[in-house]
Amino acid sequence: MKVYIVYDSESGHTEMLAKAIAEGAESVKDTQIYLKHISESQPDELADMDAIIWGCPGHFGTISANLKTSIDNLGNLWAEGKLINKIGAVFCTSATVHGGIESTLLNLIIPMLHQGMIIVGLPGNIPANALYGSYYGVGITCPVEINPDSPPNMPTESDLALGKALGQRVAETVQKFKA
Ligand SMILES: Cc1cc2nc3c(=O)[nH]c(=O)nc-3n(C[C@H](O)[C@H](O)[C@H](O)COP(=O)(O)O)c2cc1C
Repeated sequence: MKVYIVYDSESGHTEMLAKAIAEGAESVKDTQIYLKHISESQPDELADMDAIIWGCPGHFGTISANLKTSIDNLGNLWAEGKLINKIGAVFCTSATVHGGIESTLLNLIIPMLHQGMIIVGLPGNIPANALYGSYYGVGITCPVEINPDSPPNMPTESDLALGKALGQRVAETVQKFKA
């Protein structure tokens, strides 16, 4: 099973979450992970995958431009139906709780649906998600540091647990889908 995780990240928050998702997916037997920063990703690589996971920082409440540009380069794959029935999931980070996490996740899901993909989110019965309610994927808030000399606020262990849960769920879904 091949799981392709592609992410945009300017200062490492989304990248850290991407790595946790990769770890979760990798915990499922026979899963190969392709973890790529958007600058290393080629559209044609997607056609060969079983699952595709997109992640980015929320920029003004929506998909960051780098990832959106790459999504907009998938017209040929759409025309040929190459991504139909692939499992899809999404994640993002933002600096604020109400600054567009849900809109960013939902905006990431829309092009997946156009491609005919099957979306996997996170249900509330996953312990890490019981209070969090990250049903659309994983969206993590890393607040801006009040003191510029403070160490950066990166995703916490419980944030990363949500990422691992999403990665694992995607890989397990592929496993069931292919059985
Ligand atoms: C151009 C720009 C727009 C942003 N817009 C938002 C926003 O609308 N809401 C928010 O909460 N954070 C916003 N942020 C903050 C980032 O989403 C946040 O710092 C994110 O965790 C950065 O992830 P990265 O380190 O992977 O790039 C914005 C940052 C930039 C650079």
